[in-house]
Amino acid sequence: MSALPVSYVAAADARSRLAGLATPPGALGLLGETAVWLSAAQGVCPPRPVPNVHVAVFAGDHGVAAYGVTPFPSAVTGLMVRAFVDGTAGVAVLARQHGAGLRVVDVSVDADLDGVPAEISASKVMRGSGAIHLVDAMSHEQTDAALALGAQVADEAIDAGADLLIGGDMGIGNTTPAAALIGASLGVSSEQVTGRGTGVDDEGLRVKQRVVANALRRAGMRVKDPHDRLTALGGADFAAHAGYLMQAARRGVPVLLDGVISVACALIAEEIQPGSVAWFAAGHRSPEPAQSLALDRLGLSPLLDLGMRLGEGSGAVAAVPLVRSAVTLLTEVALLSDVLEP
Ligand SMILES: O=C(O)c1ccc[n+]([C@@H]2O[C@H](COP(=O)([O-])O)[C@@H](O)[C@H]2O)c1
Ligand SMILES: Cc1cc2nc[nH]c2cc1C
Repeated sequence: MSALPVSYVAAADARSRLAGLATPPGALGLLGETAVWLSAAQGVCPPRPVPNVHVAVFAGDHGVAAYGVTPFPSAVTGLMVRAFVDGTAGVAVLARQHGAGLRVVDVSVDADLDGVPAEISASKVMRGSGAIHLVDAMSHEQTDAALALGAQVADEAIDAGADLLIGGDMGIGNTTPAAALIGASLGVSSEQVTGRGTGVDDEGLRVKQRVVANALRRAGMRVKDPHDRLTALGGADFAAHAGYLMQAARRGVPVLLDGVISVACALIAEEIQPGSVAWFAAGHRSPEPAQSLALDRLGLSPLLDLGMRLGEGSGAVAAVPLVRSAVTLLTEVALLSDVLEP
């Protein structure tokens, strides 16, 4: 399967309309570029509004969390799943404000999620993924099952009418596999890709850098293949997230990327399925250094840079009003020719 091509005709129309607006050239900055991107994705200029935004949060635990890479215990992952369901987690609040649909998927949470609707865990791939500096995150079969689960989640959202998808993440410890995946994808060192995540102190950062370095060393040359990389260094939640992104690109639905986990998955998606990145825009910049490195590699500029490091898809949801402004601007701003010769 491959990514659908975006419409270069619609992109060219949008670029020419943007250049003809009653604004100085380039004055709309990234808002203008976002309108061109959406035109290319939708195959129409000006782009249609995006009323039906859908967020899927892929939740999973990571064995590495027990090795000093995060200040929080893995039990928080399952507790936060409840907060997504209750509508009180950060992304749930933002999604409600902006009229986005929200779904949480238990891909690989350690805990039994008593008291949450059974469908959230119905397709669970595994309990927590392996501690990546010691063992593979999962088996190839689990990677395949998770990729398929993510594709199914995208299909269900698209079949229900979603016109813009967002992938979110919840998983204590998951900034460690995200850093390892991006380090392996880009061939850069653990020092360059490792950040503080939820807020490790200096000693925690050193531990985390060592864990990422050991994971990269352990996986060795296998990381050259993106599927093997997910299996060795990622986790079932990452594979599901990557499968979701790839399916969006196959179905031709645009995606707003979030923080370091989402962008790590986007790198993998583009490698497994070249052309996917044309369907992606970057919602925000995370303070995690790996996210900026990965965005550079993908050629994406983030809409927001607020220092947000919540994950959950929250940075992307915060950028939804800007995507909507981009549509409205390219649709409603007058053409300079009409202003000069009324
Ligand atoms: O999105 C990001 O860039 C981001 C940066 C730092 C932390 N997070 C969130 O915090 C959790 C992982 O942080 P940590 O320190 O446990 O690896 C996970 O649930 C993420 O959603 C997310
Ligand atoms: C409370 C909490 C909420 C989160 N949301 C995403 N990652 C998180 C990590 C913690 C610790």
